[in-house]
Amino acid sequence: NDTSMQHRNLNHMTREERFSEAMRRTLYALKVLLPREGWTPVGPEMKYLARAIKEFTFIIHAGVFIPCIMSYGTNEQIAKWFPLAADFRIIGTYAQTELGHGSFLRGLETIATYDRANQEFIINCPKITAMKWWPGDMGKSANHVLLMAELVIDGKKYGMHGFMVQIRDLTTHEPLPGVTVGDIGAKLSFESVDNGFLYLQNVRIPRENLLSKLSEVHPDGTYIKKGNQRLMYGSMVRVRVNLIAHEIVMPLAKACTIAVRYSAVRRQGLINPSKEEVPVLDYVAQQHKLLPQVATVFMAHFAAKQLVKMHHDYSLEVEKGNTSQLPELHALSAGMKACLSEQGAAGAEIVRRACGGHGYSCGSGLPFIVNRMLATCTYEGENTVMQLQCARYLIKCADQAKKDKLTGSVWYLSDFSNMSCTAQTFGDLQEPSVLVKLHERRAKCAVQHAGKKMQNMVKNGTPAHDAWNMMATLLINAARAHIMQYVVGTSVTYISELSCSASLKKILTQLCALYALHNINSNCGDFVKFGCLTSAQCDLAQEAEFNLLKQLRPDAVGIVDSFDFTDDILQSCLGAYDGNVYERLFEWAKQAPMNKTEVHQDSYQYLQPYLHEGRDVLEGRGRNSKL
Ligand SMILES: CCCCCCCCCC/C=C\CCCCC/C=C/C(=O)SCCNC(=O)CCNC(=O)[C@H](O)C(C)(C)COP(=O)(O)OP(=O)(O)OC[C@H]1O[C@@H](n2cnc3c(N)ncnc32)[C@H](O)[C@@H]1OP(=O)(O)O
Ligand SMILES: Cc1cc2nc3c(=O)[nH]c(=O)nc-3n(C[C@H](O)[C@H](O)[C@H](O)COP(=O)(O)OP(=O)(O)OC[C@H]3O[C@@H](n4cnc5c(N)ncnc54)[C@H](O)[C@@H]3O)c2cc1C
Repeated sequence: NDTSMQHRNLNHMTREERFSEAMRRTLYALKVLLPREGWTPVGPEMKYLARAIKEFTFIIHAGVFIPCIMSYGTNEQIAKWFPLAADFRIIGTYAQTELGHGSFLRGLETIATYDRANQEFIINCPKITAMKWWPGDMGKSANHVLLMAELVIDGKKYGMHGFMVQIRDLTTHEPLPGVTVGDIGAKLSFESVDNGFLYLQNVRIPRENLLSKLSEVHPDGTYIKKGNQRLMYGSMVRVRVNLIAHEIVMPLAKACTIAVRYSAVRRQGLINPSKEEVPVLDYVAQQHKLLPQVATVFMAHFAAKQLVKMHHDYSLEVEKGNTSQLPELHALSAGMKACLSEQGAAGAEIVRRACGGHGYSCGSGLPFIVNRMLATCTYEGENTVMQLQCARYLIKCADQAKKDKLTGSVWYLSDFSNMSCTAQTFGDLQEPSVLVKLHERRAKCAVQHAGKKMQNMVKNGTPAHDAWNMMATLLINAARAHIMQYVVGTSVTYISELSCSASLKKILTQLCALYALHNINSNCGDFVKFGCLTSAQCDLAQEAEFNLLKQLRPDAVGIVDSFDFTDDILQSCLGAYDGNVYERLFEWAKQAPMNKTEVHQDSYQYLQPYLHEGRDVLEGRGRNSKL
């Protein structure tokens, strides 16, 4: 109810207005509304803030820069920089991606050369492709960057390391000497975020600014490794784990709230010619578009909770020096981020499109969500690259499964029990245990299929790297199958262990079955090809899905209401709680800047001569028509 927090209509603001309004609101929220003692920008409060603010600033500062200080800094460095960053007395970003490289980190070109005489690092972007490009909050907000650069000592390269680099004056906010920095311009979304470019030329930083938890450089230039260097990639794992809930589950939940509420209000056409127009939500085709996406919200939420727990447990182990869980966590987080962002972004577009013309209006609030979700398929690890990382781990595990009993998320690769499906009715296929087994079998077969294909190619003389490249599509499919079995399996377990009312558990079980069946029906080729289902059972799977749509239809609005988004955060004429769609759309349109005058003078000057000629002809004074 704090008017300082309420959103003005973002669509009727310029990009620069949105940039400064997001900063005002974010700082207001952090500085005024949150208890100052003890909170951190990566604490539990964030998920509540994220429900209250439509456009944040400082997501990278809070979601990446600060976690990196914790992950890569020594205790002294954390003690120095964390308090400043947590209180926004320094604003940072994570500067890794360059104009020429984003996915292939070993190709990054920014160099940090150690100057022994002065005990400093000299930072340089040797050519234009080395310029840092994309980091959020970097263009105009950040005064520090956590710069990922190639460490060079006496001409020898030591790989990518993290350096704290100040880029703007803390008094004037002007760029420091050797720093060229700015905004990269208009993007598909994130209008309020100043993704930036950063060109560094002979910028000197103290030796102490190398984040030295994992490695350090002594004053004489001696390089010391301290622990598993793979942890240098640890911040990306953490962000991939965190972003699922924040950037995939929550936006999809908002989109589903808007689309389901609108579909319950929008009447269009007849089902029974003798009856009145129906709410479009009564069309099974509409239910088939919307309800599986509602189910995805829940299943992705449950699976993300499990992944967050796994990351938390892993972090505790790393503190004890045990990094054995890292390979599985990397594979799972990379695969989950890629597959759920793919599903989520596609799902948001499906539900947007299900709202017809008004879904194409920014007044629906849906284009804002769809465009932002598209970014999740690219940032924090481009999806294809992440799926291949996941597949790399699966292929290794499949080989290991031939001799060892596997555990963890890949246990099913060493399950050689009979996994044939005996379902005779569509009810059998709504059973959670049957759905889990089907997904495990499909995933196991997909991984083995890709591995076998590559082995045969290598046996026939194809170099392993070429076999990998040629089978990439099968490997990506295997990664998707693995993640789907993980999401279905963890969701079934989570729901079964949930202490809640029987009626709620029934709905959640139905949603889980809908998610699994929608996935089966969308990929039935795999399920038949790998012998998981017969053609007749595929028909039953479709029947099972349609039956669940019918069962869930009466609760559809109640289910999305349970996401509990306020009208202010939805900013949607279609999804407002009162359902007054048409009055809201009309009011919203009238507020458009285009309508601040009845005649748009700038354009009228071009139209005027033609209009006056038309007037004269129609009033009998004008010359004959030119036609
Ligand atoms: C105040 C307001 C508050 C607002 C609210 C805050 C909310 C916060 C919550 C939301 C959080 C964030 C919001 C979204 C923000 C995101 C913004 C975007 C940021 C970015 O995009 S940062 C840049 C991201 N870039 C990447 O991800 C690059 C991807 N590329 C790579 O990771 C690597 O290049 C690679 C893995 C593709 C290849 O690396 P390479 O060294 O060549 O490795 P390989 O040869 O493939 O493999 C070598 C072995 O290393 C293993 N490996 C690889 N990566 C990892 C890893 N990350 N962890 C562990 N192990 C890894 C790999 O498996 C190989 O192992 P093996 O040899 O097989 O044993
Ligand atoms: C909104 C947004 C915010 C961002 N924020 C940040 C940030 O804060 N900090 C930061 O450092 N970066 C940030 N990034 C950059 C982001 O991390 C990179 O864009 C991302 O890692 C992809 O790298 P790239 O752009 O170089 O694409 P590329 O890697 O060049 O990918 C281009 C194409 O090549 C394909 N490809 C690449 N490698 C392979 C491979 N090995 N096998 C098969 N196909 C391959 C990809 O699948 C893709 O189709 C942001 C990007 C966006 C869009």
